[in-house]
Amino acid sequence: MDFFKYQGTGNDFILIDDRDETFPVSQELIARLCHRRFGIGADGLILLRTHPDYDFRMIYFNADGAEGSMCGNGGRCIVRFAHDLGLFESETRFLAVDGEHTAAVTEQEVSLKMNEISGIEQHPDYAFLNTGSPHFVKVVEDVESMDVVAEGRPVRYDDRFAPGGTNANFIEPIGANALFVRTYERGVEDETYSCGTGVTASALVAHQQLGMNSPVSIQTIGGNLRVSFVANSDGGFSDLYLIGPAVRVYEGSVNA
Ligand SMILES: N[C@H](CCC[C@H](N)C(=O)O)C(=O)O
Repeated sequence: MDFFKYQGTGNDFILIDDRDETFPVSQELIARLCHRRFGIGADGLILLRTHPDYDFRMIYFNADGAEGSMCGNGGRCIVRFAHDLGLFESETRFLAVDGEHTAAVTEQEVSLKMNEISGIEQHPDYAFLNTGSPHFVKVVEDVESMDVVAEGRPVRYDDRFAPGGTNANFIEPIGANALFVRTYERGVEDETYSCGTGVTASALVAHQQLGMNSPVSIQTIGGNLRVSFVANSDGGFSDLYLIGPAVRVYEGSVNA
C-alpha cells in the first residue's frame, strides 16, 4: 500500500490517496501504521476521498486508530497533498468531519479557514471551546519547563469533559500578540509538537483573556503558526484562519 508522510509544524500524518476507496479501514490497522516502532509512525492517518460537491473529502483518524474530530494541522497537510496531486491550482474547497473548509496555498504556507466559533466557556482557571475539536486552554507561567503529559493527561480524562474528553493546551504570552503553546492531544495520548485546532483555540482565549489581537503568532515545539480572526460583538469569532507550513517528508509503501 502506497502512502505519503506530511508534517505541519511537527504534527505528522500518514496521507493516503483513497479516491478508489480501497483502504481497509480498521482501528487495528490504523493504530499499527501510526505506531512509532511497529509502523510508519504518525500522530494520525488521513484519507483523501472524492466528493461530488467538493474538490475532495478528508477523513481523519487519531493515532489510536479511531476516527477523530477535526484536525487543523491535518487539514493543512491534506490541502498540500491535494495540491501536490494536482487537484486544484491555488484555492480549494473540501469537506471534513465538521463541514466545509476553504484553503489557499503558496510555496511557503497553507492558510486553512476554520469553522466559526459561537463562544468561549470561561472558568476561573481555564477556558473551554471547540474549534473542530474540544480544547481546554490554561494560561501558565513557564510553559517551556512544564511536564505537559503529567499535567495534560488528567485534564484529558477529567469527568468535567466526559464522555468524549478533551485536548489540553498550556499557553504563555511571549509578546504583545504572541504565544508559546504546548498541547497534550486526545487520541494521541501524548504531547504533540503542535496542534492546529489547539493553537486556534489558544489564540481566541488569548484575545479574550490577554487582550491579544488578530493575527496572533504562535510558537510551538514544531514551528510557528499564525491565527487570524474577527471577534464578533456576540462573543463569537468568524473569518478564522490557521496559517503555516505543511510539508511532504517522504513517500513509501507499506504492508497493510
Ligand atoms: N487529537 C484531536 C484531533 C486532532 C487535532 C490536532 N492534530 C489538530 O491539528 O487540530 C482530537 O481528538 O480532538
